[in-house]
Amino acid sequence: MLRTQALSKTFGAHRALDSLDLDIAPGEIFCMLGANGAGKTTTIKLLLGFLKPTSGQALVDGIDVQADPAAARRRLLYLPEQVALYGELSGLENLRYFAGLAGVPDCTPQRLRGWLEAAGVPPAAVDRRAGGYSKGMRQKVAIALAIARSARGLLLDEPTSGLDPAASAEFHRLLLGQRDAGAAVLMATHDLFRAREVASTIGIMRDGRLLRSFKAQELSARELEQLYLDEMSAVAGV
Ligand SMILES: Nc1ncnc2c1ncn2[C@@H]1O[C@H](COP(=O)(O)OP(=O)(O)OP(=O)(O)O)[C@@H](O)[C@H]1O
Repeated sequence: MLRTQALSKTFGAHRALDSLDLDIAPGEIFCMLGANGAGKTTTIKLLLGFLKPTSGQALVDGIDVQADPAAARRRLLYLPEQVALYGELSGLENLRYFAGLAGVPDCTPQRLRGWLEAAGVPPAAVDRRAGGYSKGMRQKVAIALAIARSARGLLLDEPTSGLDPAASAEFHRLLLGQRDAGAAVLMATHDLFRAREVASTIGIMRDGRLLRSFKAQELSARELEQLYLDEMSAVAGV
C-alpha cells in the first residue's frame, strides 16, 4: 500500500534519503526510528508528493505519487507533529470543514459526532472551540478525519512527542484500531518503547539510509534500545 523503490532525495550536495526501499501492507505499522536528520520526514514528504524525488519512486496504493499526487493524497492521512485546527471553530466544525474538503459524503452532525466519538473525543469537547484543545485532543480530531475518510494509508511524523503518557497510550490504542481496520501506517518516532509495542516492523534510519528493519516482536524493549544505541554510537564513532 505504501511503497518506495530506490527512493532518493538530495538537497544541493546533501543526500537526505539514499535508495530507500519500503513496502508497508494494509494492516501493518512500520515505525521508523533514527536520530534527527536521518531522513524520516523527507520520506513522509516524498510519499505525500510535497517533495520531488531526485531518483526512485514513491507509490501509494500502486499510484506513482509524482505522476498523480492528488490521487495518492486522497488515500492518505498525514498527521504532522502539530495538528493545525481552526481555533475559532469547534472540533465538530473543524471535522466538517476538513471532511468536506476531502469530499467525504453525508457529513451530518450525527455522523460527525460518531467519528469524533470513535476517535475518543469526549462528547463535552465536541462543541468546544478547538483553540482550547490539548495536542492530544487535536490529534484525536485528525484520527476522526482518518476514520471519516477511511484513509488507507497513515503517515505520522512524531505524533506523540510532547504527549503525556496517558494521552500517548490512548493515541497508540487508536492507531491499533486503524491498523485493524486495514490501514497501512508509517510512523516516524523517537519513542522506542511504544514503537516496539505497536509496530509490526521497525526500521532504523541513519544518514538517509535504512540500516536495518526487523519484526518488532523479535526483540525485547531492552534489546531494541541497545541495538538503537549501538547504531547511533557507530555514527559518533564511539
Ligand atoms: N528543504 C530542505 N533543504 C535542505 N536540506 C533539507 C531540507 N529538508 C531536509 N533537509 C535535510 O535533510 C536531512 C534529513 O532531514 P529530515 O527532516 O528528513 O530528518 P528527520 O529524520 O525527519 O529528522 P527529525 O527527527 O529531526 O525530524 C537533514 O540533514 C536535513 O537538514
